[in-house]
Amino acid sequence: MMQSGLPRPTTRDGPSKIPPPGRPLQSMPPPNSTNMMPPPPKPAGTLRTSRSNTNLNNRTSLAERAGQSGKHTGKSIGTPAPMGRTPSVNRGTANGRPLGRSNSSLGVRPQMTPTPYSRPASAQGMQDEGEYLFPEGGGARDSNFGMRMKDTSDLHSKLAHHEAEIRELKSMYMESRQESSQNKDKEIQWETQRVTLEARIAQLQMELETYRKRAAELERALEDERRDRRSEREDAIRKLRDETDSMKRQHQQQVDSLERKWRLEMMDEKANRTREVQSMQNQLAMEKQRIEMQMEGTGRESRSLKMELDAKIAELERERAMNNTLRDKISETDSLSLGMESTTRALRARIETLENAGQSQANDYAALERALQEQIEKNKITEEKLRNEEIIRRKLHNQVQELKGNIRVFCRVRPTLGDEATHAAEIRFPNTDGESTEIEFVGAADKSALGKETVKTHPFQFDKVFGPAAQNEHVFEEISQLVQSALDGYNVCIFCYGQTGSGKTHTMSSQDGMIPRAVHQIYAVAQSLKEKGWTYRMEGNFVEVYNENINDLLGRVDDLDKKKHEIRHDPKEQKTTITGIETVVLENPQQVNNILNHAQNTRSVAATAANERSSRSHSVFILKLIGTNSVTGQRSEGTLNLVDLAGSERLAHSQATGDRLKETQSINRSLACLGDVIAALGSGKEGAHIPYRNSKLTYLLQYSLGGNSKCLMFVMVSPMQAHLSESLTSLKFATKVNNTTIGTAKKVVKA
Ligand SMILES: Nc1ncnc2c1ncn2[C@@H]1O[C@H](COP(=O)(O)OP(=O)(O)OP(=O)(O)O)[C@@H](O)[C@H]1O
Repeated sequence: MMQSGLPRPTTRDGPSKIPPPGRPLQSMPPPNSTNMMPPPPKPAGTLRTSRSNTNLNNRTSLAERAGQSGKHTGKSIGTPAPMGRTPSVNRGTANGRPLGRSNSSLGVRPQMTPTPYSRPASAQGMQDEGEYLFPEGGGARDSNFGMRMKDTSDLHSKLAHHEAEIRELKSMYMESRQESSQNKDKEIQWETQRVTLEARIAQLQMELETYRKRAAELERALEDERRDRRSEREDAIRKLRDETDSMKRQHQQQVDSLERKWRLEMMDEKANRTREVQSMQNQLAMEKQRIEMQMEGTGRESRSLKMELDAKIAELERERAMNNTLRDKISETDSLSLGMESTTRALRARIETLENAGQSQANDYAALERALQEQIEKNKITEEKLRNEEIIRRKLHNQVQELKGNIRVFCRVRPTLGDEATHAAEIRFPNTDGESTEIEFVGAADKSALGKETVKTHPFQFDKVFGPAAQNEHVFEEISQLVQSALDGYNVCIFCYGQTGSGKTHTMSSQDGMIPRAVHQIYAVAQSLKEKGWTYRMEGNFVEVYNENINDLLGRVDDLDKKKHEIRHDPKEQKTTITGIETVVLENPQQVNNILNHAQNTRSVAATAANERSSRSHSVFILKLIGTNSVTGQRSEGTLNLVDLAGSERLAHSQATGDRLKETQSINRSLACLGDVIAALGSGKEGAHIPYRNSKLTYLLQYSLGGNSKCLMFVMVSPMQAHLSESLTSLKFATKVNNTTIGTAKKVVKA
């Protein structure tokens, strides 16, 4: 049978005070006043058995252990002694069955092995921190803190011991239950003990709970305290750091000031040393100078003595040389005087010769001067002759022009362009061997009633006929005589007449047309006439006549068809002016290209898609040539008019309507007026009315058409079969003009 014992309350004055004999006591925390429990009521008759005594002894031993351990409070914390004997639930059975109920049925924790209790790490840490922050201890706060620490550790040790006691009681209880099963009689007693024990356990658990709460409170307080300590410590560290920094700064300042001071001292020292060295150098230099001067004085003395000696020697030498020279000179002078006498004689002879030559040269000069005067006289006569010849040339030139007719007509057939060749009309040039003056258009074949086929030809004759191969260069050769007439002071008019596309603009104002070529020739001739005393001023105008209005092609584009220009005639001076137009003084022949480009640009801006402006208006390039002769005082004013007429399509053929019809009517009217004027001029009647006023064009050209002018008309012909009808009309008109003889032209020359 196993020993078992009943637990007893751990009161000081209870039976638990009696220690069991021969049983070692283990450390137990002493019960304090709070966990004092009244002794449980003693169950009657149950404690008399030896086993009961043993149990009682065991209990006493437990109480004593608790009392002993109380003496070691705070020293055995964390190492609670193991229980003296671990009660086993399997130790004994009354009737082969396990004794008592299971632990769980009693509400006791099933863990039977006591767990060693350790003080919380936080409590240990606080102690360490306290030692670190307050190594010397002391102060009311520190003592409070220590007390609290002590209380905490006491509580923890008490808790540990209570837990151990509870575990032991539970174990004893279990043993008791086992034993009670063996003894039914003891059951009541055991039951009573059990109740008592359970009450005790409950009480102890309550105490335990109270301790736990207290321990938690204390831990919280400790945690607060630790936080406060930490912040104090951080403050202290910060303060220490600030102090250290400030000390460092002070130290640095001291170091800096010491360094500055040391540097200044060093600099002073260095300056003193430099001064000393300088003064020593000066002394040295002075000493050196003094020694050098002494040496120099000595050297100078010896040098002057040597120089004196040398001078004496040189003087001696010189005197010796002089004696020799004098001796030589005396002999030389003797021979020279002999030579001079002979030279004087020769010179006298030469002077006589030169005097004779000068006389003959003077005679020559006089003869030359006479010859020069004779030559100048001859030159004057020659120049006079030249001028007279120039006058004669002009007269002859004019007579030639008059003989040729003051109005001449040239015909020009343009070449076929691109694929036009296949649709060309048949044109013949019968007399190409000599002067080409004839042209023949072959018409369509006609069948007579008898079936005979006849081909009608249309022959024409003009002053000159240019075939398709003729270039502008060849054409200009023929008209350059008229340009010369303009320079000689005549009014000249060159027209280009023909249907649209027949080559009028190509002939007149293309890059190598009549206008640029005429200007170049005028410049060249004016240049050559300079030696005959003539200087020329050239003024250019470029206008168009469109719908019987005058437009300035050298003016602003915006003014076209808006600005009104009037034609003014001065009958006395036989001069024509147009109001409000630009006049360009041509300084060089290149300027003419600018004029042509400007006019071309103005006309293309004014053109519309349906209306090619250049075809629908007459353009007139007017070049005034004012010449003065500085020798003879003569003055001449000629005007060269280069006129590109509008297309001469017949109204019916053009099928024009609206504005185009108006344009065409206007063009035809003005061309008809031109024909009328030429016809009237050709009638030869003195004082006959010439209808210049009937159109703007004829009115503008009044002084260039008529007795005082020379006129050339180009009739331009298209080579196309389709244009045959128009071509014939143009050629017929030109023939009429060609048959007209205008009276003798008079040049405008004023004395
Ligand atoms: N002799 C020629 N050699 C080569 N091409 C020519 C010749 N004559 C005229 N042409 C060409 O024929 C075309 C028509 O000529 P141009 O414009 O001079 O005719 P136009 O009679 O002035 O016409 P418009 O009345 O419309 O102004 C142009 O392309 C031009 O270069």
